[in-house]
Amino acid sequence: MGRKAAIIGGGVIGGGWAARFLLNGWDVAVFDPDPEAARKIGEVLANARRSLPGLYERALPPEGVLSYHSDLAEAVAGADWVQESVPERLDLKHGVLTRIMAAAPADAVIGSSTSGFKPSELNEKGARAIVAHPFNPVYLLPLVELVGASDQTAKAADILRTIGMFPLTLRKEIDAHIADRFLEAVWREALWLVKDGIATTEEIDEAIRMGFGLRWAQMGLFETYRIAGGEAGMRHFLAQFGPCLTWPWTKLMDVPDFNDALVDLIAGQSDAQSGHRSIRDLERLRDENLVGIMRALKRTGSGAGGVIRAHEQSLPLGGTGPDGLPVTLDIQVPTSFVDYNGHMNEARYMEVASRASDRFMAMVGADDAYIAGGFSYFTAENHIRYFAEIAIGDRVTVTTQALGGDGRKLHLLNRFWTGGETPAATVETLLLHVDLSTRRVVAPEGPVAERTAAYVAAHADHPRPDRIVLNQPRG
Ligand SMILES: NC(=O)C1=CN([C@@H]2O[C@H](COP(=O)(O)OP(=O)(O)OC[C@H]3O[C@@H](n4cnc5c(N)ncnc54)[C@H](O)[C@@H]3O)[C@@H](O)[C@H]2O)C=CC1
Ligand SMILES: C[N+](C)(C)CC(=O)CC(=O)[O-]
Repeated sequence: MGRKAAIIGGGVIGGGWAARFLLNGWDVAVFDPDPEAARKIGEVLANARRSLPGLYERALPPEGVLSYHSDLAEAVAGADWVQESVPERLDLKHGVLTRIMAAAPADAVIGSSTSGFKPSELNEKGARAIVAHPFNPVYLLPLVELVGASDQTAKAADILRTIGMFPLTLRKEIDAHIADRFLEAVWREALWLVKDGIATTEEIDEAIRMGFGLRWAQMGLFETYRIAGGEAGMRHFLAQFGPCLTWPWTKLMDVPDFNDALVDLIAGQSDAQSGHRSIRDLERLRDENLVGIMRALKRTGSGAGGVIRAHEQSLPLGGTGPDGLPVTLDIQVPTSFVDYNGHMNEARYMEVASRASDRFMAMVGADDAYIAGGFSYFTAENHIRYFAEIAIGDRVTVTTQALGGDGRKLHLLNRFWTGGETPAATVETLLLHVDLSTRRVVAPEGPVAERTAAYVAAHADHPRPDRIVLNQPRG
C-alpha cells in the first residue's frame, strides 16, 4: 500500500514538501485555508517536475495522488507523516499541533518545519512533534535538520533517506537549530553593510556568488579553511586568522534597528537588482542552476552529490522494456537536456546512450571493480537515428540489445522508448575491450566473455533494426 503524507500549511515550504513526497511516490493530502493554496502548490509542483528528475539517471517512482481537504482531521487521517508548515508564530503552531494530535495516527511522524522554535516550545501544549526543518526549495535541497525525541528523529531519518533527503540530527535543541543560526549571522551582517551604505544588495550577492558561495556547496566551511591553511592545514589557518576574531571584522553582536527605513532601503535595492524578473522566473533559474551544481557534485560524490548517488542506487532499475529487452536506463528528461529547438539536444542522446552502455557493461561483469582491475571497454563508433522528438519531462526508457560480442568487439543497440509502439531513437554502438595498462585492444576472458556470449545468444532471435551501420563486413 502507498504511503501518505499530510501537509498542513501549503505555502512556500509546505508546497515544497508536498512536491518532495509526491514525486517520490507518496500520496499527499493538503490542508491550507488559503483559497489560492491549490494554485500555488500547482506552480511549485510544476517547478519540481521540471527539475528534480534531472538529478537522477533512474526514474523516480510513479507520482502519488495529491488531494486537498477543507478539514484538517480528514487530511491527517491514516498519514504516515504529518508536516506542519504554518507561519512562524508559536501560538498558531500550538493550535495546529493540538488539532493534528487529535486526528493523526498514534505512530505517525509529526514534523514541524519551524525555522527557529525548539521541540520543547512546540510541545508545550502536549504535542509530540519533532522539528524537521528543511531548506528552500524543499524538493531539491536534501538537508533536513531533525530535533527532538530520539525514537521519532530516528524514524524520521529513515523515511527522509527514502525520499532523497539528508537528515542531520541535532545533539541538543537550540533556538534556530544549526543552519539558521549561521544564516542569521550572515544576514545580520549583510543588513549592517546595506544600512551603513557600505554595499548594495547586489554587491553583497556578488561577494557571495563569485567567491565563497561556490566553495561552500562542495566542502562547507571547515574543510575549505583546512585547505586555506596551506600544507600545514587547519592549525596554520587558525594561527593566522584566529587573532582576527578579536579585531573589528564583524558587528554581529548588534542588530540593526529593523524599521521602515531599513525595509525600504533593502526592498528598494532588491527591486532594482531583480525586480525585472518574476519570482517564478527566478525560481526556475535557481532550480536549473541547483540541478547543474548538484549533478557536478554527484560526479565526485561530494556534499549533496553523495546523497543523490545513494538515493539513485535505491531506485529500481532492471526488468524488461516494451520490446522485452533489458532496461539499462530509465530517466525523465530534465530542463538542461533541452536546447533552443525545444527538444532533447543531440549531445544528450549520446549521454543517455553512453550511460545505458555503461549499465550493460556492468551487467556482463565489466563493472567498477573490473575496471579498477585493469580492463575496460572503449567506444569505437556510434550511430544515432532520430525517429520522434523527445521533449522536456518525457520519460525515456532505454533497452539494450547485444547485437554481437565476438572476441574483442561488443556491438550494442540502445533503443529509446517514450511511450510509442516504436522507439523514439536508437543509438548503435561499437565498443572494444581494452587492457588499460597497455591501452591495447584485447579479448575479454572469464565471466565477462561468458556473460557477453550469453546475452548475444539470448538476443539473437530478437528483431534486429532494419539498418545496421556498424561492424559490417567491408566490401
Ligand atoms: N520560507 C522559508 O525560506 C522557510 C520557512 N520555513 C518555515 O516553514 C514554515 C512555513 O513558512 P513558509 O512556507 O515560508 O510560509 P508561507 O507564508 O509561505 O506559508 C504558510 C502557509 O500556511 C497557511 N496557513 C496559515 N494558517 C494556517 C492554519 N491554521 N492551518 C493550515 N495552514 C495555515 C497559509 O495559508 C500559508 O499558505 C515556518 O515555520 C517557517 O519558519 C522553513 C524553512 C525555510
Ligand atoms: C530565512 N529562514 C529562516 C526562513 C530560512 C530557513 O529557515 C531555511 C532556508 O531555506 O534558508
